[in-house]
Amino acid sequence: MAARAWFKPVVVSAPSKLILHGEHAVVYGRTALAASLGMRTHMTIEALSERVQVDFPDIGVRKEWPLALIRQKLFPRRPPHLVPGEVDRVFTQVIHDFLGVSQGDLAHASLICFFYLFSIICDPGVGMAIHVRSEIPIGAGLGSSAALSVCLATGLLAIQAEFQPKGCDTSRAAISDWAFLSEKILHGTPSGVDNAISTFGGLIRFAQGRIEVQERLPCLRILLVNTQVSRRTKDLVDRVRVQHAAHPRVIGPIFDAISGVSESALAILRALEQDDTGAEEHYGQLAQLIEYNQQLLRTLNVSHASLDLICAIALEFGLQAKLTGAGGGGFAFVLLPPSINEKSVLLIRDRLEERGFVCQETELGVEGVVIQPAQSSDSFESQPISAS
Ligand SMILES: Nc1ncnc2c1ncn2[C@@H]1O[C@H](COP(=O)(O)OP(=O)(O)OP(=O)(O)O)[C@@H](O)[C@H]1O
Ligand SMILES: C[C@@](O)(CCO)CC(=O)[O-]
Ligand SMILES: [Mg+2]
Repeated sequence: MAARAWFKPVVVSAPSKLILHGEHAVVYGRTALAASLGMRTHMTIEALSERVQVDFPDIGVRKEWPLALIRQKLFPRRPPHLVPGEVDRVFTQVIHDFLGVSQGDLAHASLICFFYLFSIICDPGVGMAIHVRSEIPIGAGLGSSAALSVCLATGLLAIQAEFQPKGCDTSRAAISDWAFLSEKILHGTPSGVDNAISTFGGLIRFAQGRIEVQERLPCLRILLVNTQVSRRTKDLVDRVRVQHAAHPRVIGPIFDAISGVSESALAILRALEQDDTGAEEHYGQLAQLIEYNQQLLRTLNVSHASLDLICAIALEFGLQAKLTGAGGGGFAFVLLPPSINEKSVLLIRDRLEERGFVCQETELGVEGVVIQPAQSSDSFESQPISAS
């Protein structure tokens, strides 16, 4: 079948995420509570005659291939199933060979995700120039890989839907499933919480692949603290897996306790949202849960000296902090109760920044993935994405 030629430019953005509670335990089916964050990844895809050009400046990748070569080398080897499922490792090896890179090459992991999704979703292939730029720190626990995966899935599905309006599911549920496939290529065994929150936005309760979007989110104020220590999510997930395999009867109950923290925190957030008369007491309970969870994560050996120091500095101000995401460095967050005065916030920020950490406040519970009107095309209209 001949390759397709032209489509309207697609502009997509997807948010970062903050795991309030449940990281690691969620990989083993326990409950996580996650909110979307104000920093976003932006992607544009434009039609390009007979070529595929990929520009990922954040990781220093800019390359171009003839579409005919991709169709000849990759398309005959792609997995038969046209719905997202398990990663076909034979096909990822085919893509590695095509790109001439080794399996562990991190800079190329994003390219593998792109070609995997492109080969399956864009049938029978279309020339395109894809450009991705992110406000999200990469490899720091705020879901940069999920935002990339969600943008790729959304953009490629939107293009395919132009050619094949019936039979191409562009709902949020489908986007999250395709992005989950991409996350599996990057991580091995992700839980799916990161792609779910980046797709749906807001606040979600997530367990065993089930996404419960919470209709209302109380206005939580948190201080994000970047340790500036880089780490790879996959390595930390592997570290926990080794411990779980060695001591399932010890590590399993830690996962249960973390799950209990997520459920209790959600109950408190719901109570806060409905009635803020008992706000002080509720914030006290939320702070206690953050402390418990940080201790549990420390027991799982995913904290780091920098994260422990942030928690200690927060405690000097009577505040609680915990790591967020995979840990091992990356980000922590400090809960700022409504009773705190601005002078104390400035003081804690100064103390943290003196030690080399970078602090910021950003919005929580922002909109999930959006397809925006393309600036370069007058004819492109904003497209709503349905929930399921
Ligand atoms: N803007 C981007 N451009 C290209 N690739 C990206 C971009 N953002 C993320 N990636 C890919 O995601 C990888 C980082 O994923 P990783 O899961 O380790 O960190 P994270 O998603 O930032 O943190 P976490 O999963 O703990 O929330 C990078 O090595 C790169 O392959
Ligand atoms: C560490 C982890 O629980 C969260 C990473 O953001 C991994 C996952 O859920 O896939
Ligand atoms: Mg990630």
